[in-house]
Amino acid sequence: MTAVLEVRDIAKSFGGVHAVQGVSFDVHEGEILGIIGPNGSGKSTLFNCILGQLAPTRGEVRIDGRNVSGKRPSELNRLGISRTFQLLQVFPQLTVRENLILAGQEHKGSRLGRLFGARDAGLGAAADRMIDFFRLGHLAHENAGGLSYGQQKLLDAAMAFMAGPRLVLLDEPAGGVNLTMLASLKERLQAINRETRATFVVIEHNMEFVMALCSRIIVLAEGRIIAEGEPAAVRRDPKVIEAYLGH
Ligand SMILES: Nc1ncnc2c1ncn2[C@@H]1O[C@H](COP(=O)(O)OP(=O)(O)OP(=O)(O)O)[C@@H](O)[C@H]1O
Repeated sequence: MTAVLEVRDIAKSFGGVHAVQGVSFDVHEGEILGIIGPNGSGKSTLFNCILGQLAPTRGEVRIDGRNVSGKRPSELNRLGISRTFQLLQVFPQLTVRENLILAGQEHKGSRLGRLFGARDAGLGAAADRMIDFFRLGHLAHENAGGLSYGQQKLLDAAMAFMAGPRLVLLDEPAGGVNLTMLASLKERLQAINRETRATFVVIEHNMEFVMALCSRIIVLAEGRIIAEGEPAAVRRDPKVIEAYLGH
């Protein structure tokens, strides 16, 4: 199996705080990998190192076998890497469809196009496909700010897929989403994963959601991997239970 993403011995310290202390793993094509761990275990720092938002203290990140360490987020975008953020990135005063088009332009790196370009910048068809896929049709022309929080999270996820990414990093997609929307979010993410064979890495606090969504889980504690495997095995692992209870 091809490794789409290879993380090799990534470490990141902030002064005396060793947030990530030598983490290595591979993610294979089409896989949905979950990264969990107690608060402060280094998940966000690791994500930001992978995504070029933070420079790691040491280590290497490879995409499709190519070393991308030190590349900026915009360059990673062009290599087919997309992300969602913990906090919503939707523009409340724009419609659902406009938000999707904007996200597509962002991924293409055309900020000028974003300001001066044609209204749909050739991305209307792609936006409509995403609207259908994420079942947002009845909301397509509503302002995003008028949507429920769960619907906005669905839109946020849909925006990450506008450029047909090969690798998507999702930062707490389920955060603050109610139970009904959670089921639909999980189902849609699994469907788009099957359909596009895109590879996902997900950071998530909601244990039920991450266990149901992912095929494999990595558990971080104090900046190190303490367990890795199928969700059911990870859930039973005494080291994992202790890391959460001891926190
Ligand atoms: N910019 C920074 N400067 C100093 N310390 C930082 C910085 N970012 C993170 N840290 C520290 O690094 C450690 C790991 O933080 P990180 O946010 O990566 O953990 P996390 O697992 O994502 O936590 P959470 O689940 O609460 O989001 C923590 O001790 C945190 O205080």
